[in-house]
Amino acid sequence: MKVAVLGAAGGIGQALALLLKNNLPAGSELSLYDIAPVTPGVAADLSHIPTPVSIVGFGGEDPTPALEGADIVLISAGVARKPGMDRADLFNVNAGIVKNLIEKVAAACPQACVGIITNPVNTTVPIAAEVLKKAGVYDKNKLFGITTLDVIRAETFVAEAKGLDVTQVKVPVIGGHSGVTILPLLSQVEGVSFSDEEIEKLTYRIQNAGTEVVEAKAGGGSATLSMGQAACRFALSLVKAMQGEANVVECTYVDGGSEHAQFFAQPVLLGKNGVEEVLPYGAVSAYEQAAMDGMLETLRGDIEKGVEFVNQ
Ligand SMILES: NC(=O)C1=CN([C@@H]2O[C@H](COP(=O)(O)OP(=O)(O)OC[C@H]3O[C@@H](n4cnc5c(N)ncnc54)[C@H](O)[C@@H]3O)[C@@H](O)[C@H]2O)C=CC1
Ligand SMILES: O=C([O-])CC(=O)C(=O)O
Repeated sequence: MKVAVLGAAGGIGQALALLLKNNLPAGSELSLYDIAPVTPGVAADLSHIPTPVSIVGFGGEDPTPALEGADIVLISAGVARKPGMDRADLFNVNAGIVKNLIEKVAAACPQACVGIITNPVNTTVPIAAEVLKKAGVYDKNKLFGITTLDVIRAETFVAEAKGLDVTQVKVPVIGGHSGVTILPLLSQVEGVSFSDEEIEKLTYRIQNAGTEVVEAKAGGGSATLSMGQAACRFALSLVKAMQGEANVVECTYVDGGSEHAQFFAQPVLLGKNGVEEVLPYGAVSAYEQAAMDGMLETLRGDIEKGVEFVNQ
């Protein structure tokens, strides 16, 4: 299994590369690419860790050598937020970066599963889909927006608030990946009940947790370490499923035939070829239904912006 990380010299990329070097199955190949010339050095550094995962790194303008033969491509290339910005403010720079990188993916490894981390995810994933369509290689089962950070935050915050064992807490998070489009389904957390006030507070915190980190880093970027962990969790789930393990489910933002929007995050059964089945997200509370109704216009607008960017 070959996994390529694009944006590998960045805050997320380096954390993710470290985690993958230590956790991919024996015999895996890890391939790092970033426009920054330090990237072969990041790979050299990681190559001294004694794990049965080989690693190479490429810098410069062309990701093609990193992409050849890749089964999974994870993209965190782009700029991150500073205080006062929202994720949509990253569109002007990151839309073009994702478009260019996906054009290279389409040429070098059109069969690969692609996981997009670069913000605004609600829009960069539709951009990737349109580029792949134009190249005639789009497979909706192989394109994912990585929303796992919302899930691990929800698990952490719920466990903290209710005194639960964090390793046992499961919280589906559906919709998209920004502000109101992030919808944690707290009504589905097993073995616990919440007051209305707790639901409001937790939902707000999960939706704004990215901003919490951006403000705490005070101009030094956004979440990198927790995102590295989240992307590693998603990537390892995908690797397991692609290698034949059954019942691997993650919430992820996919082109999955949702009644709500062309792209929608919800639980997905992963398999040998990416999405095996988009699973129903189940019953929602009146609070969650109202939040869903209130977010769909934003989500659909974010998606439309991506489609228009490629087809303008
Ligand atoms: N999906 C999610 O839940 C999350 C997404 N993000 C997003 O991930 C992205 C990366 O964040 P960080 O790693 O913190 O940023 P960073 O600035 O630390 O790293 C970005 C890397 O991308 C590289 N890069 C820029 N243009 C490139 C190109 N054309 N080709 C290859 N590499 C290129 C830079 O050289 C840099 O090393 C941001 O857009 C951020 O908003 C961040 C946190 C969570
Ligand atoms: O908030 C940001 O800009 C980065 C991000 O997506 C997150 O931390 O969820």
